[in-house]
Parts: sequence; C-alpha cells; structure tokens
Amino acid sequence: MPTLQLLLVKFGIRFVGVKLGILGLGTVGTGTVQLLQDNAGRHPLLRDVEIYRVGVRSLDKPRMVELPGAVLTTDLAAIVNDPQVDIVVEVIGGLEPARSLILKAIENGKHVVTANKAVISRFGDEIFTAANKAGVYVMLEAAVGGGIPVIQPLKQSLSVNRIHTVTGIVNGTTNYILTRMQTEGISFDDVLADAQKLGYAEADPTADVDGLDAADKIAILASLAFGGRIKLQDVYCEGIRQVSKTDIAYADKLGFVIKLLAIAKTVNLPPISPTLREATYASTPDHPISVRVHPTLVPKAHPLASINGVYNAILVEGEPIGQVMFFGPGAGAGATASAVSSDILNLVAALQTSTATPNPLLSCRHQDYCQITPLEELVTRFYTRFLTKDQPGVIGKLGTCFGKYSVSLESVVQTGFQGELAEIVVVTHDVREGDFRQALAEIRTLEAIDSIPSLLRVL
Ligand SMILES: NC(=O)C1=CN([C@@H]2O[C@H](COP(=O)(O)OP(=O)(O)OC[C@H]3O[C@@H](n4cnc5c(N)ncnc54)[C@H](OP(=O)(O)O)[C@@H]3O)[C@@H](O)[C@H]2O)C=CC1
Ligand SMILES: N[C@@H](CC=O)C(=O)O
Ligand code: NA
Repeated sequence: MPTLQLLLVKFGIRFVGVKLGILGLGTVGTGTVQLLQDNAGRHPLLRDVEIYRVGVRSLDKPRMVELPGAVLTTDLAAIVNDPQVDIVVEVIGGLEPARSLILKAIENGKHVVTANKAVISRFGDEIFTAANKAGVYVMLEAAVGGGIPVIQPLKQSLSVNRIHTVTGIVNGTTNYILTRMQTEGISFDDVLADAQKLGYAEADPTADVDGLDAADKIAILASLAFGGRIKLQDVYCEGIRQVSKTDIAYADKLGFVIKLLAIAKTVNLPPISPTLREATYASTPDHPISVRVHPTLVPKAHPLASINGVYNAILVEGEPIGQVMFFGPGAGAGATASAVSSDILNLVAALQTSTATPNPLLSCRHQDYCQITPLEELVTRFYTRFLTKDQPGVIGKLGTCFGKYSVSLESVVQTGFQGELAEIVVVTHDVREGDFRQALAEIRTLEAIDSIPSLLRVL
C-alpha cells in the first residue's frame, strides 16, 4: 500500500479514492465500468473507488461507457507502473501481455484482480509466488463460474471441509450449445455463432469448444479444493465437437442428458467402511486426485442435469458439509462484472484495514503440486455406440470381449439401423478405464465391427 494510505490507516483516518487501473474495456471491462459508475444502492465501499485509468488496444473504437478523455489509454505498461494506481484489474484476456502486466503490477506493490483463467492456470505458480513475496493479493473470482461466487467460498466458507469431489459445468458457451442442440435440434455452428454474438465465447472459441477453458477452470478449482498446485498438462481434456445429435437422442432415451463436465476427485480410497473412508479424505497434495474435462452422460435426476443455457453450476462434495451446489450465470458482461467488482470490494476493504500481515483467507499460499492419477486408473461408466454388420451373434462377441477384460455391462441395446449397419449402444458398470480401452482395442479387430462412432463417459 502506498505510504500515505498506510499512514492514514494507522491514524484511523478513512481514506477515499482507491485508484483502479483497468486493463481492457471489452465485455468484462465494460460491464465492470458500468457497475462501478452506477454505484447507487450497492455496497458503500464502492463509492471509494475511482476509475483512474483504462487501457485498451484502440482509442477509436466506439465504447458503451463514457469516460473522461485522459482515462483511456493504449499504454498499458504505464498503468501498471503508475504509482497512483492501487489496484490493477486485468480483463484483456490471453496469455501475453496479460502475464507480464500482472507480474509488473505485483512487482510495483499493486493488488491485482483478474478474470483470466488461462493465465492463472498456466502461470499461477509464478504469479502467486510473486504476489506472496510482494505482500499483495491476486483475486480471481470472475475466472471461474463468471458471476457465481465459488473461488472465495472455496478459500473461506468451505475451507474447513475435507473436499473429495468438485464437479462442474464451468463453460457457458458449451452448455449453451449443448442445451440448444438438445432442445431445438440446431446445428453446432449456428449455435456457436449465437454464443459469440452474446459475448459468452472467448475471442478464439476453440478454447470453449475443445474444453480448454473448462480445463483451465477445473485446474484452478482443484488447486483451491485440494490445497496444492495443478499442472495444466495433467488435466485430461476432451471437448464437445464429437457430440452428435444421434448421441444426444440416445442419451435422452436412456435417461441421460449430455453435459461438458469438469471433474476433480480424490481416487484410490482404501476399501474400508464408508464412515471411516469419509474420515480419510484429505485435501492434501499427497492424496492422488483425477482432474478431467469431457462430455458426460448425466442422469436426468442429477442436480447438474437441469443446468441449461449459459448457466454454470459447481457441485462441491466433502466432509462434513456433504453436497453444496453453486449455480448462476457463468459468462456475460453483468455477471462477470459482479465477480470482478466483489474482488475490488474485498481489496478496498483490505486497503482500508490493512495490517502488515496478509489475510490468509484472501491469498493463495500453497506451494506443493497435487499428485494426479493417470487416466487409465480412472474408474467410471462408459456409453459406447457401435456400428456393426447385421450378423447373428454380434452382441455375444461384444459381451465376450468385454468380459475378458473385466468390463461388466449395465445395458446393451440394439437400437436400429444406419443403412446396412446395425447400431448397438452399450452402457457399462463402473470399470477401470485402462481395462475398457483394452477391450475396445480387441473389439475393433472383430470382423463384424464396422466402427465405433461414439465413446462417452457416464456420471
Ligand atoms: N466474456 C465473458 O463472459 C467472460 C470473460 N472472462 C475473461 O475475462 C477476460 C476478458 O474477456 P472479454 O471481456 O470477454 O474480452 P474482450 O475480447 O471482449 O475484451 C478484451 C479487451 O482487452 C483489450 N485488449 C486486448 N488485448 C490488448 C492489448 N494487447 N493491449 C491493449 N488492450 C488489449 C481490448 O481492447 P479493444 O477494446 O481496444 O479491442 C478489449 O477492450 C478474459 O480473460 C476472459 O477469459 C471471464 C468470465 C466471463
Ligand atoms: N467463454 C467462457 C466465458 C467465461 O469464462 C464461457 O463460455 O464460459
Ligand atoms: Na466466480
């Protein structure tokens, strides 16, 4: 904190005018400026915030907010180096220059608010190490679940729990696409274009569609839930490109909806009584977890099955809380601005009550890496669709192959024909992924098998 402010706090004088340097005035930046400018009826501390500088790429672009001429600049480095700026709000997105600007702000003793999950999931180690050294906070509520409060609850309200599972629908764009494909039978490309128009999608929507945005987010949630850092390359990631209307329709008939789930879960729990096992769940970096993103068949009765459109939800399970679900708008200007502004508010409060010791409930201080279990050790159910020659005994051959690799089947349905080929849908019981893959490799060699168009996990 600048010396003058420290002195004011020390002498009990409430200072006004916490100066913000906002980097970016796109969807999130504009929403945040609008919220801060329209502060009547909101928390009184917001009145202490001054929008001091806003950094953009182009000064000529039409803007949806009015700012005094001197506020807008294209010199983002000048903002993070300006001694007048107390808090830097990074909402430009992307990796560079976002990472360097955040690090420079920290080096200059400024607190940071960011909505940038891509930067945090890749460079969190570097950023939080620098922040802890400099005694500043890096706040990221908007980075996961948009407007849904989930980062602060994990850091504070739920931190006394031993968390064993975090399951989320954390990408609004893909949930919006899957919901409209399901309810309206619209093509993938048309729905994606709408999601982009509505400001949900990332500048490059590949990050949404291929699951990378959700992978960034679950890495951040897992890190907070399990108290260790996560290497992004350890997060298994599959997107929704291969989800077809055919599978959505079969899933529906079987009592499921298809959702892109991001899951972080403790694994290899010892085979003891449920009560004792509950007590052995440990949110420590030594306890192996699996962290993954993939389209998943979710039973219609599951709480996540009814999360539709751009909405996100995060189901946290632990001991002693049991289950708690966070639900709300996961993207969009207003929702994300709510999260960014709540971080700003926390920092204003911290600046006004500052002591030399950082508040451990606002900072991220863990340093060890979580141990991640390889995917082949994962135990899950599978849905698979086969196209086979229409010969007697095909189902028997499939069953024999699965049995050889200890894959037990919950249901096998011959659903119809595609031209000359029979369509068979199989749902397994819980199986080890490695065993299932071996069975599939052998099934592919069977003369009666034409192709395996779909392979999805089941919750
Ligand atoms: N959109 C959403 O719903 C959500 C977004 N987020 C995250 O928030 C962040 C911002 O997203 P969003 O607002 O959608 O992004 P936009 O693309 O809408 O806005 C980006 C802004 O940053 C500015 N900018 C980008 N690069 C530079 C640069 N190199 N130099 C100067 N200015 C730059 C742009 O300037 P100019 O206007 O001049 O082009 C623009 O104002 C991202 O990290 C995103 O992942 C998080 C939750 C939800
Ligand atoms: N593109 C993201 C925006 C929020 O993080 C999404 O669709 O969820
Ligand atoms: Na959030």
